[in-house]
Amino acid sequence: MNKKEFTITIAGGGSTWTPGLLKALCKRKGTFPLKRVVLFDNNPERQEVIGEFAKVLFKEEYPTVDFEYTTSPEVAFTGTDFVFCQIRTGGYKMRELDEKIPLSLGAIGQETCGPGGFAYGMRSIGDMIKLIEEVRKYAPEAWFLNYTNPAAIVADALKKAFPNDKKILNICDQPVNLLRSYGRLLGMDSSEFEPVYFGLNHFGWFTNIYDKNGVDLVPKLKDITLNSGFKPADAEQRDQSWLDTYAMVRDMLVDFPDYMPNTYLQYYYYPEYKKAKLDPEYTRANEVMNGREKRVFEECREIAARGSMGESNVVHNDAHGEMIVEVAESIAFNENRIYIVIVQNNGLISNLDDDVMVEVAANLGINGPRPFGVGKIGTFYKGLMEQQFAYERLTVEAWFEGSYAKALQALTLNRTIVDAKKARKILDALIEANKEYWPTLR
Ligand SMILES: NC(=O)c1ccc[n+]([C@@H]2O[C@H](COP(=O)([O-])OP(=O)(O)OC[C@H]3O[C@@H](n4cnc5c(N)ncnc54)[C@H](O)[C@@H]3O)[C@@H](O)[C@H]2O)c1
Ligand SMILES: O=P(O)(O)OC[C@H]1O[C@H](O[C@H]2[C@H](O)[C@@H](O)[C@@H](O)O[C@@H]2CO)[C@H](O)[C@@H](O)[C@@H]1O
Ligand SMILES: [Mn+2]
Repeated sequence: MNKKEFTITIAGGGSTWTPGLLKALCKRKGTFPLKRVVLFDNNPERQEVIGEFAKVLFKEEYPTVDFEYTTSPEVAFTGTDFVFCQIRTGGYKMRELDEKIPLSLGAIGQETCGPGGFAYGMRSIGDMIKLIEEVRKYAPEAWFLNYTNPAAIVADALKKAFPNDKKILNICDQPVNLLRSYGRLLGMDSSEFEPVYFGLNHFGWFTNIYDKNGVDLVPKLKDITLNSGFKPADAEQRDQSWLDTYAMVRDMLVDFPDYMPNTYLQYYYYPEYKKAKLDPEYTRANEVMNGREKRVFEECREIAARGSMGESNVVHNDAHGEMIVEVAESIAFNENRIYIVIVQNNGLISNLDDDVMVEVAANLGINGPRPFGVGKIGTFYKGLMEQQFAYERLTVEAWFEGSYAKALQALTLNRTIVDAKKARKILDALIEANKEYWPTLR
């Protein structure tokens, strides 16, 4: 029997990640057959460049796909089976401010952590809610796979706005990327690993990673990391700032040797040290605008003008695109593969509140995630997670209630700030910079 053919819509079609994602869709045509692919974006110029590239890609690699790009929600979402969501409200220009404003006031400047993540979250929530309302108007049954950041805050806000929607799944690629990195260090295929993981998004730990014979690989990974350091699976393609980030895994293991940490924990364990290492005049946003964004758009323009793919270096498969497509495939065909996803706790971590949005491993099938329980976690991890989740929840409440008081509480609780006077200064500066995007805080 022929497999069903699916329709995919990519919201944020003009994203720098879209070419890699489209390439992954082409690569998996044998296992995940597609009828139609649509790009949707609210920036027509940006999307046109990627859309014209996609026409060439599909003509060469997947000619049976009916492809189009649009700014119309009706065209984008009617009849779709999966929405892959990767929007960035405010673009890289606002990411740059998220990173630079806190740094100028003595705190970490980062896309998803600390005050930068707070500012980005306060911009993302409104657009995400509007987008899902549009999706549900035209595609009530579609799966909505979200990886728009900051995923922790977005996930909590979406749970509040759409409490009964069982087809919204929030997911991050960093755990998969770490698993691939472990695979490279061990000389093994990471797709065979069975991970045990707990935490919040960009704030978690691998406690065990079993191979197919049930052997836990974490002790060996710790040894290798402590003796020889740590680097990403795709180290050759990484900018220096990411290599520095991965190298910090060794420092984290020296101080807290229980588990393999998510790279983002470096900002919370070492806020002073990391702040001193970041250049307030040239942050990751500058590196991306001058690097990935430039390369992707230049190459897409060249391919569209030439009308053929040729030798394409930039538009390659990466962990990110492949993971999203494999996740959709696992849902579509009820394959129940294991992914690390963001879900409501509901007892998974037994000594944490039920309504915390945690990140844990789950089987992923046609009815969504069936997450694995983790049991009781240690006091250090519980303390860190509760403080961080309180910050995330207060951020969401600040947005819904337009509350300055809650915003100030959120930033004061964040480990990258701590001091309430510093939190107030940063908040006031971020309010000024985000006038166009945030609700009014009173
Ligand atoms: N969770 C993860 O693991 C993960 C990994 C990679 C990227 N991301 C996220 O994916 C998103 C895209 O990242 P990027 O670096 O490619 O950014 P980008 O700015 O290149 O792409 C975002 C696109 O979204 C569009 N957009 C913005 N608001 C929109 C709206 N309301 N409706 C429709 N389109 C809209 C923009 O015009 C832009 O083309 C970001 O949120 C990023 O944080 C998440
Ligand atoms: O600074 P950026 O824009 O390069 O990346 C920010 C994102 O970083 C993580 O994603 C990694 C991903 O894990 C890896 O597989 C590969 O595709 O690169 C990405 C970026 O380096 C993170 O998980 C995302 O949430 C961030 O948006
Ligand atoms: Mn992520």
